[in-house]
Amino acid sequence: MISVQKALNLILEQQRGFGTEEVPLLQSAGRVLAEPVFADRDFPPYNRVMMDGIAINGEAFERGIRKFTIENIQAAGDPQKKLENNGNCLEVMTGAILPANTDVVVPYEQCEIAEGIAIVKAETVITMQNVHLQGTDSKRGELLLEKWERITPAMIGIMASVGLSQVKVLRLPKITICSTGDELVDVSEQPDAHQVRRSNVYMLAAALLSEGIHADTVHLPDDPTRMSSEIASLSNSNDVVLFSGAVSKGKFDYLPTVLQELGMQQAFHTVAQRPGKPFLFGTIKNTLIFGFPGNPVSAFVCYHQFFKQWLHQCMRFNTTKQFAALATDVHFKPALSYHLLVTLLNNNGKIVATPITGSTSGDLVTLTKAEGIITLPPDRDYFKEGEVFELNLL
Ligand SMILES: Nc1nc2c(c(=O)[nH]1)N[C@H]1C(S)=C(S)[C@@H](COP(=O)(O)OP(=O)(O)OC[C@H]3O[C@@H](n4cnc5c(N)ncnc54)[C@H](O)[C@@H]3O)O[C@H]1N2
Ligand code: MOO
Repeated sequence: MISVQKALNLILEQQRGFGTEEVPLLQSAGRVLAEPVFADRDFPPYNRVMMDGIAINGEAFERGIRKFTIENIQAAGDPQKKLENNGNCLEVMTGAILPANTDVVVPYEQCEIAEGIAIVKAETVITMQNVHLQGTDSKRGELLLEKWERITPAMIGIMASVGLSQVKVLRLPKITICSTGDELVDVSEQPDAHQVRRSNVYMLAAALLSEGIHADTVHLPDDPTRMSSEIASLSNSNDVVLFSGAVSKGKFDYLPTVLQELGMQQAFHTVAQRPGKPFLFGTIKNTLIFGFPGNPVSAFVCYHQFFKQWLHQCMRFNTTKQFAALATDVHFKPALSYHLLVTLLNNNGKIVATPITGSTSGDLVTLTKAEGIITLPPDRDYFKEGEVFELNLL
């Protein structure tokens, strides 16, 4: 049995890259950008009118002209027009290109307009007022987005502006989730008295979906021959295979033996933790094998405390560590790391974690309340209210 930290280190040592792929712009949200993005033109690409109003030539204003005959309208989307007579003006709309031979935009609120004439009431004007100058946001060729960033909606906006309809992103690992056990039936089936529905695969598949991964799922019966042939083929066609169940000491917990026979390099089997003690991890060739214990809370905790950290490391995520203070004293006697499911409160900017107690690792309902996981170290029995620990936000 090894410590949580040692187990995590052994998993993180198995850093992998899965290459890159191109996806349509919108599908890149939440993925990791694998190419730098440059401005394909100046931003804004032209001197952009910023207020609805009139555009004049500032010199005319300096000469004392306040009454301007309206020559034309420059709407957003119109090709650039030109002010023909310096003493006249053009009406201009926000977003339009600034007309040639004009350099001042006076908003409608500072004009009186009647019968094709605009009278400017402003006492002073400044050259290029209310104009967003070409290239002031960024110049053509400038680096706008660095690679290896996780793509946010704001980044999607930038990529749309530079015309990236296909985006190069890090490829996600190909994953299959396997349930094991003859007591399990599918969600759509009516279980007999001695059966349960195979909820873990759906829980894990949903967790992977929130990472953008569409995992396959299969069910393996408690039959070592069938398990062996299925797993041999799954380990050839996946980057990761996640198992739930069949890793403890039962007569029908065949998974560890089958994996050994298939040549798995076992990194560990059993971790000094609760829940999730029978957790197993290894590799078959280049494929990672995570054997989560079958109890729903154990599978959930092992996913979040180990697998997710590994995935985020492979995806180069730079996550800021979070911490929380215990809301109550906690007593835990066994010499095991204790993964505590908690609810969270924000107390004047400080995160306070209340343990969810009185449940077993088979209690799925508990999980719906959990907002975070705190791992208490194995070398102490008592943890005081107010003590601060690292928090894994769910
Ligand atoms: N003699 C020992 N017995 C057990 C030990 C031990 O150290 N010595 N460890 C206990 C702990 S801790 C856990 S956790 C479980 C883990 O057992 P397995 O990983 O072998 O899991 P199973 O026995 O197959 O299933 C346990 C439990 O979970 C249910 N299950 C399994 N898969 C699913 C699924 N996909 N969806 C919903 N529920 C699932 C299964 O029906 C069982 O009730 O072992 C203890 N025993
Ligand atoms: O520790 Mo086991 O993981 O269910 O309770």
